Order: sequence, then C-alpha cells, then structure tokens
Amino acid sequence: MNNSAQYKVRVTKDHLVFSAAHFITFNGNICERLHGHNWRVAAELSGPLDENCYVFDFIALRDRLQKTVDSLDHRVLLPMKHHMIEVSEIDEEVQATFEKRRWVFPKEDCILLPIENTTAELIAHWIGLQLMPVIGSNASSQLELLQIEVEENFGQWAICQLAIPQN
Ligand SMILES: Nc1nc2c(c(=O)[nH]1)N=C([C@H](O)[C@H](O)COP(=O)(O)OP(=O)(O)OP(=O)(O)O)CN2
Repeated sequence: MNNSAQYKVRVTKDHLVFSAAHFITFNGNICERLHGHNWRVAAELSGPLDENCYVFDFIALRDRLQKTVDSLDHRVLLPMKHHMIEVSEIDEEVQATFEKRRWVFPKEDCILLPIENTTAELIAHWIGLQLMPVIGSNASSQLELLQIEVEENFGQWAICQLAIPQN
C-alpha cells in the first residue's frame, strides 16, 4: 500500500437534521427576532487506518452524531455565555432577556448551550465536543482531526475543525 495516502470518513444523512429556534446578536447590539431553521449536520474524521482498515467506524460516528442532533431537535437554542443575553431558569420556565426584550419558554422546550452566541459556527463547535468522548474512547486511536459542518440555511455552511488530542 502507498504510505503517503491520507484517509477521511464523512457522515451525512437525511435524518442528521434538527429543527430549532434561535436568535443571535451581531454587529454589537443588533439582536435578531426569534426564528427557526432546519439545520443539517455532517461530520468528518481524518487519520490513519486502524486494524479494520477504518479511519473510524461510520456506524459509531453516525449514531453519536444522531444522538446529539436529536438533543437539539424541536428546541429553542439559548446561549449561556452571551455578554448581553441573560438566560435564567425560573421554576419550569426559562427566561431570556436582551435590553428591554424578554422571552419566556417552557424549560423542556429549551436547550441551554455553554456558548457565547448561537451562531452556526459555535453550534458546530459544541456538536464536535459532544462527539469527542466516542472518538477518544479507543486508547490506541491516532485520529487527527474532527470536522463538523452545520448548514443553517440552504447552501450556508459553518465548519469547525477540532484537533483530536493524542493519547
Ligand atoms: N457566519 C455566519 N453568518 C450568519 C449566521 C451565522 O450563524 N454564521 N447567522 C445569521 C442569522 O442567524 C440569520 O438568521 C441566518 O438566517 P437566514 O435565514 O439565512 O437569513 P436571512 O435573513 O437571509 O433569511 P432568508 O429567509 O434567507 O431571507 C446570519 N449570518
């Protein structure tokens, strides 16, 4: 075999999609209205071949990604680290405030994300972090790079690449 070959696996499926509401801020203090998207997700792993001649098992990657996607489906995505959007849990509700605006949601309809803003880039990063435990579970793994892609609207992809720590 040619030792200079480089390998990747990539997973994307019709069901690797979540429908969720969000609002972001941009350009300082411009805050969007609450709105929704059907966010499509893909994951790619790069690294050498293992004893199965796999970079990584498609099925394990697909199933962990599906679990993460499902946790976001039919939810309101709220940022916990935003410097202007305050998010708090009050009994069975979640309240978000920005300047004079206030949104209140049932707690079960929300997912509170430890990110600064619910941009496609930071959602891709968060999804990547959720995949790390399954990717890092094999002590002999020499996987190099995880790439997560999130499509917020048709043809508008954000991509996050995460280096995989070597064991
Ligand atoms: N690099 C990024 N750019 C933008 C992001 C982002 O996450 N990363 N997000 C937004 C907004 O969330 C915006 O709502 C994107 O939605 P979209 O529907 O594409 O925006 P439009 O107002 O153009 O809606 P149409 O329905 O297509 O008219 C913006 N940029």
